[in-house]
Amino acid sequence: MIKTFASIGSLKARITVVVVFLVLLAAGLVTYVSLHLAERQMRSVVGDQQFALLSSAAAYIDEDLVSKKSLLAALREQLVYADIGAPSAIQGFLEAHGSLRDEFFNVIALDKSGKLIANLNDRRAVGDFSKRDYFIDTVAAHEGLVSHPFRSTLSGKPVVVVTEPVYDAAGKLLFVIGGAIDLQRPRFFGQLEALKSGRTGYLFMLTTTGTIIHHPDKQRILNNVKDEAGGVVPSTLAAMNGFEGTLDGKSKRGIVSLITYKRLRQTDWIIGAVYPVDEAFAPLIDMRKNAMVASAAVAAAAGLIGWLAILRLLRPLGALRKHVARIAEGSKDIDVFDVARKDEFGELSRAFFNLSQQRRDAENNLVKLTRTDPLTDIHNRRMFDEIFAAALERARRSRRGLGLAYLDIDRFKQINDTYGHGVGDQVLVEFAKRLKNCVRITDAVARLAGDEFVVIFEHLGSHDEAAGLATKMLDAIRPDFLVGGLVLTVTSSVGIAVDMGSVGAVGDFMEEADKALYAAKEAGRNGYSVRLLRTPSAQPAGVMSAPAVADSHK
Ligand SMILES: Nc1nc2c(ncn2[C@@H]2O[C@H](COP(=O)(O)OP(=O)(O)OP(=O)(O)O)[C@@H](O)[C@H]2O)c(=O)[nH]1
Repeated sequence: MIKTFASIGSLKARITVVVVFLVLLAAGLVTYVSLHLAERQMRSVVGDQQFALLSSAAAYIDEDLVSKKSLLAALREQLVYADIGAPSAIQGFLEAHGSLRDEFFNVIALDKSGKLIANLNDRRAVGDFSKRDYFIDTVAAHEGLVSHPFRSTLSGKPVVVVTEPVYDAAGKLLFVIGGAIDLQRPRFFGQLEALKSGRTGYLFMLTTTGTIIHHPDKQRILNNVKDEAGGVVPSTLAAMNGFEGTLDGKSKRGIVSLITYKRLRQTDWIIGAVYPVDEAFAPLIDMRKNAMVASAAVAAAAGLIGWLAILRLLRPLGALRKHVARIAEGSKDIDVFDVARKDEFGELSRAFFNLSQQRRDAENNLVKLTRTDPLTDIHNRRMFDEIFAAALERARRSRRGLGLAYLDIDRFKQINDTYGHGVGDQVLVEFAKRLKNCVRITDAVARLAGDEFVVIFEHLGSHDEAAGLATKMLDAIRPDFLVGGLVLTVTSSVGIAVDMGSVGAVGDFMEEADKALYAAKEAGRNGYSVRLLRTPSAQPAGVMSAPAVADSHK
């Protein structure tokens, strides 16, 4: 199945197709134009050559007719000189000059009334030729002529007759001598046949009125082209109207040919040459075939070279594609883009780099958004869940103590109600900040909701450390809060759940920390309470540590 251009998937293949097409087009165009010019030039050269040939053929026939006329004139001189006038004497004279047959098919003599008085070929023949045009014209013109072609009544052959009138000293017509030329006799046109061009080219002759005098198809001799089936071909019509030279045309048999015409000087005859175009331009046709093969070869070579060049030129594109794929699958960083390149691939790499960076920033922002509390910029509940699960796992493996502090600002609602929600927000921000600053960088601080915060303490050496941590946090909160131009005293209650055996679940921790916080609140707020999930000596979860509520900072 032939692929459409758009369905060719690869850019390389498309560019190669374009290159092949363009080279083919260019080679085809150059070939066409040069061959067209060559053909025009060749046409004019061949035309000139044909015309020159015909001119020499015409000159040959003219010369031949002149020599025939001269021969008859010489005959006349001899007849007059010898004073031969009696028919039998003329017959004898003709028969004595048998070499006349070299020039004429037959020689006759007609008396002044047109009656046959001598006949070289047949002395017994009789006939009246007074109505023959050539006799009437010769008598009228008082000089010899070349007749129109006609069929001889004596021989039945197509002939033309060359005449010569014979006068006595007083200028009285004695008789007319006529030399007949057999139009089918090869000798007269034999020389012409040698001049034909190409294998099937040929020469022909006709009168200006259209009577065929010579043609390779002997059947057509004496036919008038106007009467033939199909009528006169346009080029012949032009020649009959006076054209001399070469024309493109079709022969009677429909063969496209170069047809050249030339008029004779001695008669109103036209000599023509037909040169079939196929034969005239055979070298050019061969050249055209060779040029087509050469064009195809050049296009194929250009396609191959183009393909290799494209492969090389587009190599950075392949690298770029691989980089994008690897970055997408996460095995490479966006630094692999070659942003220093100066070409279009460099531009593309820079564009990809910027795009990837934007995407990475957007992803980071999204991740941050999903994991960070937007108000205080510390971890949110979701992040806390992840961090705490991981911390629990680590504690389990290392069998180190783990603590979860649950903090709730005391009477925060009052702050909101008294100073407004905006001030409340600022208190939350300041609270988170202080909390974060007072614990280790490895201790995770998160806001669960409202005024509830948690802190995860890893690697606790003993449950006693919990009280110290709670005190540290309460100490950090104690100084006045300077928010919205106000000086506020903010306190917090802290509940801490500690597991030194590290076997508690997330829910256990939350529950115990919540209970501890509740206890701290119950004890009057601004204090802390610690609950152990499990003591080092495997104390059961939920057992209250001592002191159950510590408000040592009060
Ligand atoms: N400004 C502000 N207030 C919030 C936010 N989220 C929750 N709150 C308010 O925080 C208050 C929390 O009050 P509670 O913890 O229930 O009670 P409390 O007033 O702190 O009293 P105790 O906890 O018993 O000491 C509620 O009034 C909430 O509307 C917040 O993002 N910003």
